[in-house]
This record gives sequence, C-alpha cells and structure tokens, in this order.
Amino acid sequence: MNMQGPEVEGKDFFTKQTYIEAISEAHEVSPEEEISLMREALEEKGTLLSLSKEIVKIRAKKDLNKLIKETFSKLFYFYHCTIAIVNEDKKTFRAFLLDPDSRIKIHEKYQHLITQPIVLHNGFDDRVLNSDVPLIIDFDALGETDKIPWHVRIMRESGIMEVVGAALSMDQERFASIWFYSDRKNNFTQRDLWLIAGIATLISPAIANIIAGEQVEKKIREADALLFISDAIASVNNRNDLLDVFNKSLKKLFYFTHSMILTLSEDGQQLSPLILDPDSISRHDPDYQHIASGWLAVNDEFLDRILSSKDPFIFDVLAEAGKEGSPDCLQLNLRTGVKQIMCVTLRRSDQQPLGILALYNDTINGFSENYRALIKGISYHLSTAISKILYLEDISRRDEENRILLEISNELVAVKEKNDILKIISVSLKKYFNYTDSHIVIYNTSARTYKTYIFHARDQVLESQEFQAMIRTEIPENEEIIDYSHQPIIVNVDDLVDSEFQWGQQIHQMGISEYIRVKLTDGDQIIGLFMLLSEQKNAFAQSKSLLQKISFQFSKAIANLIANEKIASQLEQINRYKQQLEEEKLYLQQEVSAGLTYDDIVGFGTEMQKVFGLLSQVSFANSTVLILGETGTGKELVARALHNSSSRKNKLMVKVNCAALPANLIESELFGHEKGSFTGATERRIGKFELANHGTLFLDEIGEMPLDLQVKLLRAIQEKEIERVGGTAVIKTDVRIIAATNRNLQQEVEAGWFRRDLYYRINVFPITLPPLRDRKDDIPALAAHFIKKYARNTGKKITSISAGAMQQLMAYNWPGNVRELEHLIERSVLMNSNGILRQMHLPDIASQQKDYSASLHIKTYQENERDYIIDILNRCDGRIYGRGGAAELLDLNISTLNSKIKKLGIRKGKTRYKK
Ligand SMILES: Nc1ncnc2c1ncn2[C@@H]1O[C@H](COP(=O)(O)OP(=O)(O)OP(=O)(O)O)[C@@H](O)[C@H]1O
Repeated sequence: MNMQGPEVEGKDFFTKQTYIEAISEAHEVSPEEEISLMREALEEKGTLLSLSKEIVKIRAKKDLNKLIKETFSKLFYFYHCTIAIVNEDKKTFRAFLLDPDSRIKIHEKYQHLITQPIVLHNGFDDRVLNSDVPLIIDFDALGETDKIPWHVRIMRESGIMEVVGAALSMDQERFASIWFYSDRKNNFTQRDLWLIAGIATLISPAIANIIAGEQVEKKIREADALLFISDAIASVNNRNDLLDVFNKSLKKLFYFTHSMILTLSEDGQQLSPLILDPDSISRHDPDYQHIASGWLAVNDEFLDRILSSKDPFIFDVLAEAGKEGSPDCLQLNLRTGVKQIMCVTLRRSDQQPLGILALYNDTINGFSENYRALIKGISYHLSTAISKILYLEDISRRDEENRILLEISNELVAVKEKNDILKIISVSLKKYFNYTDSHIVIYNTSARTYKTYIFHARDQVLESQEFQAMIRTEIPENEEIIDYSHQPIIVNVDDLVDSEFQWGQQIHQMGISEYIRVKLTDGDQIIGLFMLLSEQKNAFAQSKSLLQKISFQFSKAIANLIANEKIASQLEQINRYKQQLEEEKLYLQQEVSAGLTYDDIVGFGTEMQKVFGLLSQVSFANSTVLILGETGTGKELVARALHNSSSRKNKLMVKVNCAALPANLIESELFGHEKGSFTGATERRIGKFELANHGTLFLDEIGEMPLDLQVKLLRAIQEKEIERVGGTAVIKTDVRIIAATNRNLQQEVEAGWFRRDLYYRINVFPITLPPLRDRKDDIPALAAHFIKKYARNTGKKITSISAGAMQQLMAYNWPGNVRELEHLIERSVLMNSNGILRQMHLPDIASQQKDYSASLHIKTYQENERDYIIDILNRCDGRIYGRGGAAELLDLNISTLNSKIKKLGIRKGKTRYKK
C-alpha cells in the first residue's frame, strides 16, 4: 500500500505556511527552481482566492456538483469527486455527495455502497480523516490483501487507480472527507495535493452548512414520515395492510432488508411470527419455512434481554449466534447474510410485552443510532395496531369456529354408526385441521386400558407393521398420555422416543412428529381420547380452541355410538337366547320321553346288572360315554337315563342322528349356520352343540358320520368351542358327549372308515348293551313292562300273559332285540280282546326258517363287490373324487371305479345308493 501526502505532513501549510516555505523546509532548491515555484504558488494562490469566492456562494449539493464539474476539473485531472460524512455514531460514515458521472455506478454493489453506512476505522478512511494533509492511495500498490475494505475493493474493481482524500473540519472537528478519483496511475502531483488541501479548507464551512440544513430537513422528513406511518398504522385492520405500511413507508425512511413481527403467547412462554415479510433475504433457506411457521420458546437469556429492554435493541448476528444456546433462528439469519437486527419490544397499555418488531440488515452497523428513537416512536402505534388486529382476528376466529362447530355438530348429530365418524375424521375435519392420521381410543373399564375404536390413516401406512401394531396396542391407563387436563394437549413425538410409552414409539415409527389429543367424556366419566396426528411439527398450534369445542360434540356422538353398540349387542344376545329358547321348546315338544330314568330300564338279569353298575360309576362324571350294542338294545334309553341322572339333568339332552341326515347338512345341524352361508340358509340358526350348552349332546349312530365332519367334531369336543357355518366368531360351549353305535367301531377304525383320534376321544367310557338273546331272563319282566304300558295306552284291561305265550317269547331269537319285543307286545295288545295275552304273533318258525334260509343265501363274488362299493359310496355321500372320496377309500383309480359302477348296475336313489 502506498499512501502519501506532501512531505510537510502534519502542518497546516495553507493558513500558516506558504507552499514555497513548506517545500524549502523539506529540501534544498536551486534559485531557478525557487523562482518557478514561487510563480506557481502565486498562480495557485490566485486560483484559490477566486475559488473561495465561488465556494461562499454554495447553498446546496447541486451547487457543489457544478463547482466540481466546472471549476475543480479545470485545476487538475480527476475522474470523479465524492464527499463522505462521518455518522453520528463516529464509527461509520456514509456517502454525502455523489458524482453523477461516477464510473463506479456500473458496479453491481454501487447501490449498496451509496446507501450503507461504512465502518470508519478501516485503515483508509480513518487515516485520511486524521491526517492534516491530503493523502494519496495508490490502488495498484495495495496488492491482494484481505484487509482492503469492501468499498475500496469496489472502487478498484471499477477501474480506479489512484485516489486522494482530504479531511474536512469545522470547529476542530473532522466531520467529512473529500475524495478525488483517477483512472490514471501517478495522476496527482504535489501541486494537486496542495490545491486539494486548499479546496478542503475552503469547502468545509459550506459542506457543514449543507449538512446542517439537510439534517434539519431530515428531521422534518422523519417527523412527517413518523406521522404518516403512525396514521397508516393506526388505520390498518389486518396483517397484510400492516406489512404494506412497513414495506412501502418505513423502507423509504431508512434501509433494512426485511421485517418480522412476532407475538407473545398468553402464558408469555412462546413467540410466534404474526407477520412475515415476503421479501425476507432468508426465505430461500431450507429451514426458513419450518422456523418461520413455528414458535420460539422464551427461555433464553437472549430473548429475555430483548423483552426486558425498554429501548430498541440493536445487535450483531455474528456475535449473538456464536453464543452458547442461541436460538436456531439466529443461525438461520447468520447463514443467509443477515448481519444486524434491530428489535423493539411491543407493549400493551399496561406495559406488559405483546411481541417484538424485528428489522433485519445485511450490513454490519447497518442501523444508525438515529433510528432507535424513530422505531421506538413507531412501536407505540404498532402495539396498538397489533392489539387491534389480534382482537379483530380473535372475533373473526371465534365466528369461524362457531360456524365450523355448527357444521361439524350437524354432521355429528346424524352419526349412526362408526363409518359416519370415520367420514367426518377423514373428510370434514380435514378442512379445518392440519393432520395426516387420526385415532380414537376408548376406555375399557375392566382392563383399565384405552383400546382402538376408530382410526383413519394415510394409505401408505395402513399396511405397515408399525400401524398394525399401533392399532392393536392397548394404552394402559397409567401411561403418561393420560393426564387430568381437559384442555387439548400438543405432544412432541420426539420426546416419547426414549420413553417406555409403546404407542408413542409406534407412531414415531409411522413418521408422526406431533399429535394433539383431547379427552372424550360422558358427564364426569372419561370415555376415550381423540387424537389428531401430523407428520409435521407445529401443526396444531392454532387448533386447540376449536378442537376443545368440537371434543364436546365428539364425546356425545361417541358416547351414543358406544351405547347403541351395547344395546345392539344386548339385543343380539337376547335374540340368541330367544332363538335358543324357541329351539329348545320345539325340541322338548319332539322329545316326549325326556324324563326317562334308570327306573325305566328293565333288566334284572346279570348282564343288565353289570350295565347298571357301569352306569352308576359314570352318571355324575362329565366324561364322554360310548354306548355300544345291536339295534334295539336300548342305547338311547340308557343315554337318556344317564343324562337325567347327571348334574346336567335340568338342561337339555339334544340328540343328533348321524345316519339320518345328509352329510352336507350334518355340519350345520351340529354347529349351526349364519344367514346366507349356503343356499337355503335364509335365517341364522343355532346348532345342536349350542342348543346342548350346559347339557348333553347325544350323537346316535356316530359310526355313520362322514370322515371330514369327524375332524370338526373332534375339534369341537377337544377345544370346547365351535364356529357356525359361514361365521367367523368362535363360540364357547360346555357340552357332555354321549355317543352310540351298533357298529364295531374298532373294526371301522382299522378299515379306515372311522378316525382313530376321534375313536380314542369318545371311547373314554364304553358301555356295551347285551343283545336280548343273551339275557332271556329279562324277557318276562320286559313283557310285563310293555303289557302294562300298552294296555294303559289303549285303555284295555290286559294284566298278564299265558304260559304258552311266554314260552313262545323265550324260544324266539330276537334279532331286533327289545324294540322287537316291544313292538310284538304292542301289536298283541291291540289285537287282544280279553284280559290275558295268549297268542303271540311271532314270525312263525317256518317263516323264521325261510328267513333264515334266505339269510343263508350265499352271495356271489360280484354281489358282494357291488354291496361293498354301495356301502363305501354311501359313506362318502356319493363322492367319488378327492380326499376321503370313494376311489381313495377303495384304493381304485377313478376310471376303474366308474366302470365298476356301470358294470355292477349301481344306481343312486333320492339320497343314497340302493342295494
Ligand atoms: N331295558 C329296557 N327296558 C325297557 N325298555 C327298553 C329296554 N331296552 C330297550 N327298550 C325299549 O326298546 C326300544 C328301543 O330302544 P332304543 O331306541 O333305546 O334302542 P337303540 O339301541 O337305541 O336302538 P337303535 O340302535 O336302533 O337306535 C325303546 O322303545 C326302548 O324304550
């Protein structure tokens, strides 16, 4: 850097010392030199004398410009000339006089240069100001150093090679500087410097006068502007108008990049933006939206300082942002080039803080001290305007809330089922709240948990594991979510991540950042929680009051829904009982012999006594009993007596004849069916299992049960629960099983026609009833028993049986067992006219013989094969193909079986194949 002044630096050579004296003091001069210098000096002195006459005429800046253009430029070469004045703060200076022909005008930062205060102590301007003589700055010699101030850099970039600066002073105070710029190197001579020093001295009083005049004008202008702004502020009714006043009027008064007004929450804990300037220089930062739409917690020393300050507060962003714990917004400002911020606290009439007005600047020392008073003046009017805006907004918000409330209430009143609520939360509420998902949980008094009742979620999360887990999660009553406040509460989900709160973690995994919840109540009772969830932070700051109001309507609708559901489920239960009672009634009407006991079983012989012994052991147990025996031996009679002697005697014994029903109906008969579950299922019907609940289910002819149904039966017996055909609900049953068959189940198992596992499950307590031919000693008692029964039924007076007839009975083989004997006695009583049965209408020996010989007919191999295939087909309910079909059981391939059916002339009757 090369800065030079006359070699007589430090002396006021214009007033006290001539140029010649100064030069001669500095070095020896020859007499010729001295004569020439004296001539020059006399010439310039004359020049300055005539100059001073011009200068006294100067009144305004335009006169100055004219002087520079027309007079100064004739004295020496310079490109343009400017004057800078020191600001009131004494730390900065600003452009005062600008040369309209300045070549710097083309520089992109020219506007910045001429409008911004520039730091004075930068090593250039302060030196010139402190120097008694003009100084030259040789730009070329500056080199590339960081220390070059930005405004000097701009000049150099605009082609300036050299500049001379001289201080202007008045009453000992150096208040400004005059600058002559040149685009030529080594342009300024010693003589030029001497002239510039003279010009500086002469021009100082004129400049001081103009400044004083301008300051007066400025004050008047500021007062006018303040008046105008105050008036404008006083008449605004909304945020946009207020922003307009700032941008159009205040920006005319002084430079700032943008503004922001923040208001304080009622509890004084948070500051949130009321008005954001769309011209903010920070608006392109990715965090701007987030920070600008959020709120600032008033919990740091920085904000405390602003809020407690009575006067506008100016601070450097760099210095504040560097302090520990500085708010995020300061970092954002720093990043986006904000250098200085002026804040003033807006106060209510009671002096309590209402908010903050912040003005931003992109230069250090951008805010002059002068503006403090102006901004303070504006802040009073601004506070009133903001209070008014907030009041008006509050009124219109309440109106809007009431309108929304009415709209939502109308929808809620019409709620009949959950889907109606779902529609409201997935469509209607979306117009007023900013949420992505919603969740209503209902309090379960017995489990003391909150359980999902209704939810609405984004499509993309519906299938996710987190969401599925979330809706299954029951929130324990004592979780931190449940507090006693009835106000809506906003929860930051980040705070839940490290907690034990499972539901909180699940919604975090679903991408939820924040949720608001409100209690649903019915009188004093909490019935549930209503939660709106959002992926964004700060989504619900404005929603509290409306949600609070809506929650009452929601509570009512949900309480009604729950009550209706309860009534519906009770009605359904009543209907079920009613249906069951009707079934039971019908059943009891069919079952006339329901009251049979062991007394009705006739059997004095040893065989039957053994049976009675077994029965007495199992009567009171709940065990499954399997009654075996030929047809007519009394299996059903024994089953009924067993039931009537058990602890279940006051409930039904329900009989299912497994052989009598087509295979496809047995399942519905046993387990019931839902309406529409198959063609013909026009009504819901409960099955025999449900009908026999707490009683006994008698499965007669269990050996005839189709194989596929055997599996379901086994499950029902083992699990003690059933599902209706076409239904999904699992129904618990408490049923005792008594099964009977005249088949040899063991053999059936071996042949693969009866499931082994089911056989073991029902063969817990087998009782075999002996055929009548093996207990003929019971025949007299049985005969007497039936004579008495049928004589009473027919009204005949028959009391005994002749010895001959008895002999006939004792001689007979009784293939139909007790049933055959009973029928024979019945027929004989009907046909008899006197008091003693003498004639038994037994099949005669011959026919017996005939029958016998007929039964001795030896079947051909083909006949046997035909009968066998028919048996299997009937067992499979005519099904040939697939698992458990006839082809599989016969271990034949399908085409072979079909050709055999054709060849053996096997045909199907109405329901079964006939032999
Ligand atoms: N020991 C008995 N005392 C009195 N009556 C009996 C006796 N055994 C059977 N009976 C009567 O015989 C008839 C047939 O009995 P039951 O229906 O119980 O036989 P079952 O073994 O179940 O026959 P099926 O195997 O053909 O169903 C019934 O009227 C029953 O009352």
